[in-house]
Amino acid sequence: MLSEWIELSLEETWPESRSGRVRGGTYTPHAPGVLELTPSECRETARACVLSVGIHGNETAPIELIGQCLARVEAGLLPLGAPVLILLGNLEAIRRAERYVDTNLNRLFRHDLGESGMEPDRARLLMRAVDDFFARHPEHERLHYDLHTAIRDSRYPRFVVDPFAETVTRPEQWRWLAQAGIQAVLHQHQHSWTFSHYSKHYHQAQAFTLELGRVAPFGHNDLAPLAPMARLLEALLEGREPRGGDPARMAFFRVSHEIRRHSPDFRLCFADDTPNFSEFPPGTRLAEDGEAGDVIVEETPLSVVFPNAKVELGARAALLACPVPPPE
Ligand SMILES: O=C(O)CCC(=O)N[C@@H](CCC(=O)O)C(=O)O
Ligand SMILES: [Zn+2]
Repeated sequence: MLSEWIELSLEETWPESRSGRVRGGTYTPHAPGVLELTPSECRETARACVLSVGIHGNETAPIELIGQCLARVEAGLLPLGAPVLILLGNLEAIRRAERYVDTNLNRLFRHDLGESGMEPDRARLLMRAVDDFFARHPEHERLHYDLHTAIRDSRYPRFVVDPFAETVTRPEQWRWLAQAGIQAVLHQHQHSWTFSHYSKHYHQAQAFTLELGRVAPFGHNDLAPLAPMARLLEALLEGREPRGGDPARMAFFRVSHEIRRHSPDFRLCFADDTPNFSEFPPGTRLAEDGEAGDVIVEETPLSVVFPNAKVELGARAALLACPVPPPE
């Protein structure tokens, strides 16, 4: 039954009250796409883990990865040893295989959210699920991995965005991520109101947005390069201390500024298939934005991440980043 949770949540046929037993604990569905795994006994090394997928509906590899983990839990191959909250983000967008329906869910995770509509309502439900989960498990360090895939190719196919917040990232996170096959880290320079930012900013969690390759439809993902990431998720579910690797294997960048789209005439001046982290030298015109003017690289070369000219007016159309040394 547990291994069918994703499918049944999308069909909205999962019986809400249906909880059950698995090796080492129980599972409880709290709402459509909200599932809590509770161990009978927590290991000392357990974190309270939030694992979210499908915040963008067309990013299917992370959903398949979590599906594999749940199948292993159900088969008794992963004895539960930590409290884990599993979240399916934008259910309607997943059904439609689209990034979002009305607006980008991953910009709505803020306490003062005033908007109404499907995505704002879903953001409120997900925020409440995270608040309640962390409140139920105050004795554990908090962790949130929000799993995505990127629209385009990347010089580093697997990378994380480290949200801007006061909480300091613990050194073991870099070791775990390196061992899990992450190739680059992008430190954010300002509040971004994404889901991982929510848990870091409001709950002092260790939290990241993980980009795990490129967007593809269900059944067309190559999960082989994600095997080391699967091992990290399995360790977290079992409450074991994950294995660590060498953070020096990863490239580190910091966002220096972002390009926002102001006018309907906005266009990016480089090819659509330019990979993430492509570097542009000083003097390069990166964007034209009607009356708002052009964006030109100044003295330092800049690497472009998440360029997307088709975002809503006022939204982020690209991040511009510089390399930085690895954390001490
Ligand atoms: O490939 C793209 O252009 C977008 C991929 C994506 O959805 N990225 C996340 C990053 C969130 C963050 O900045 O932490 C997003 O744009 O929401
Ligand atoms: Zn995404």
